[in-house]
Amino acid sequence: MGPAPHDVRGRPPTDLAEWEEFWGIGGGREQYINCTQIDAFAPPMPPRTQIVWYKRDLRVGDHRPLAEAADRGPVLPLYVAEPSIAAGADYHPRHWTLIREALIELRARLAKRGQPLVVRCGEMPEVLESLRATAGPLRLWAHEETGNQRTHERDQRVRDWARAHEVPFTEVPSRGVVRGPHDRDEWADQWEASMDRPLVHPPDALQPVDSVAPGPMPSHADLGLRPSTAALQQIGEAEAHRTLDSFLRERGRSYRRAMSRPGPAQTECSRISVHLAYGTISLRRVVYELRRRQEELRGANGPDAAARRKALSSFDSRLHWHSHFTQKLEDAPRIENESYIPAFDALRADDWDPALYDAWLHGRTGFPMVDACMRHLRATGWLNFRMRAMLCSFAAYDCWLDWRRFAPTYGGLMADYVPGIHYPQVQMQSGTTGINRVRIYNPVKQGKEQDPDGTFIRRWVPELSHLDTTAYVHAPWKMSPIEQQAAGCVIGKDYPERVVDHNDAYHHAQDAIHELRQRPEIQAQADTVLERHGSRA
Ligand SMILES: Cc1cc2nc3c(=O)[nH]c(=O)nc-3n(C[C@H](O)[C@H](O)[C@H](O)COP(=O)(O)OP(=O)(O)OC[C@H]3O[C@@H](n4cnc5c(N)ncnc54)[C@H](O)[C@@H]3O)c2cc1C
Repeated sequence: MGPAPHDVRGRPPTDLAEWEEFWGIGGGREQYINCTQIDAFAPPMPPRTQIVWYKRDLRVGDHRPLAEAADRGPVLPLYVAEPSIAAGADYHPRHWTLIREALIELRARLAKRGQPLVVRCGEMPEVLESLRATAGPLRLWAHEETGNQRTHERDQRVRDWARAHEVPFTEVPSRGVVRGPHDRDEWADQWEASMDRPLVHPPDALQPVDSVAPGPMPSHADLGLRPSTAALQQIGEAEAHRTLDSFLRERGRSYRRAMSRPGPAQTECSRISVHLAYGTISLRRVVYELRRRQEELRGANGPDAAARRKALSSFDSRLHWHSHFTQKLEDAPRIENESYIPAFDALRADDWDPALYDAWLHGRTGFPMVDACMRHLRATGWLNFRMRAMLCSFAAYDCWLDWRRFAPTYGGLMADYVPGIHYPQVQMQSGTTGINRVRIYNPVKQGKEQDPDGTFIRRWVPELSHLDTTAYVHAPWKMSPIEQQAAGCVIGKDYPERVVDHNDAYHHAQDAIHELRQRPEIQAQADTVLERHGSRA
């Protein structure tokens, strides 16, 4: 048992007021405090109901707020389905399908420990207000969330409510993201340190709060959403562990080769993103399991072990990227709505073409690889990295659409939507960061390289499934009228004409962005972006 905590008085706090002062309550966001120190002796304070506010952390394992709460008194684990958040342009019915599935499992896991998950549909401060009436004095715990503007503002409202009602509220850092002022040069070391800290065991038992009913699980309609029809990945804590384990031990040997190909990537990539997005597994747990596997493979000989070591090293980098990108939005929430370099907002501001947007969004551009990828994303909620980048490039460069207008809907299609990854990535693939190489994907070249025999395209663009000549699958407009008739695929009738000329669009985009980036004032701003957000690797 460690030494008892002492405040400036040189003795342990003795009453509620002194404890709250010791905890730093009332001064805005609290610092996380090591509870084993506090528990070194019994605090003489009335028991509070410990609310664990679940957001994107739908698990019991490696969940510090849950463990801290369980150490202190009766626990009320809470999820609030908020119509105001679900009304956002980036919130898709598929997100609620997944969250709901994860909540059902979480409720059962918590019930086994003595207190089921309490679920409410409503707005967070009002739900807290009604719980205060039934559950008595409260203490609130949550993980820090780097969300979109809506969740950011909601979090602020909850902090204000907690302060106004003297409800202690502790937000615990998560995903290796650092909140508040910090030195970018030290970020990577801080990330390693946070991943290295021991995992948190789930509490064996929870002291229940009998006065509060668990409540029904809200439906899509309760949130103002239509049901989702997408064929989504399964989600839940058990499934997260199964997915990770099968990637580390069975799948994933060809990860590096297959990750760019939309077909093979479906099984060769880890597919852990949806679990990280909703926190059915913690990033720390993924890193922990990865390191264990790397250790096992360290001494192993043979080509299989060598290939796996390489694959896991690439996976390792991507787990860093998860936090690296999220950190950008954490440090500059404005980049959800504004280009890193604001002057880039003017580039496409007046050029929104609704017909081009519609063609892109529904996979009817006349470019088979673009259409196949978009249709696949719409149907399943998942796409590999390169093809997400290509779709974004097509919208931003070929269709010259303003990323600020398509990014929310595009994010909504992704089952694993994480604002902290999504917005920085969209800006990177739209050429508005000022620091990254402008990469304009050629959709035909991508098709030939990443789907050489056209299997993926034929699967997702059935209009082209009867074409015997693979070259035509990638560029059906090359068929003569007679060949089109013979193949039952007349361009402009059975399959769309190309909505843009890629070469013209490429030169237009290159010139416009190059002209802007050459300006000295833009270069000075780019230096600032690099200093603030750039990787030090
Ligand atoms: C325009 C665009 C938008 C994107 N939006 C999202 C998003 O909303 N949510 C999301 O999780 N990923 C997003 N990505 C990144 C990437 O496409 C997905 O993380 C990946 O395809 C998920 O599949 P996986 O888990 O099998 O990936 P793996 O290749 O197995 O990677 C493992 C994990 O590493 C992280 N990761 C991988 N690539 C990246 C990357 N480039 N940047 C940051 N983290 C990465 C993810 O957490 C991923 O789950 C986006 C990429 C682009 C180009």
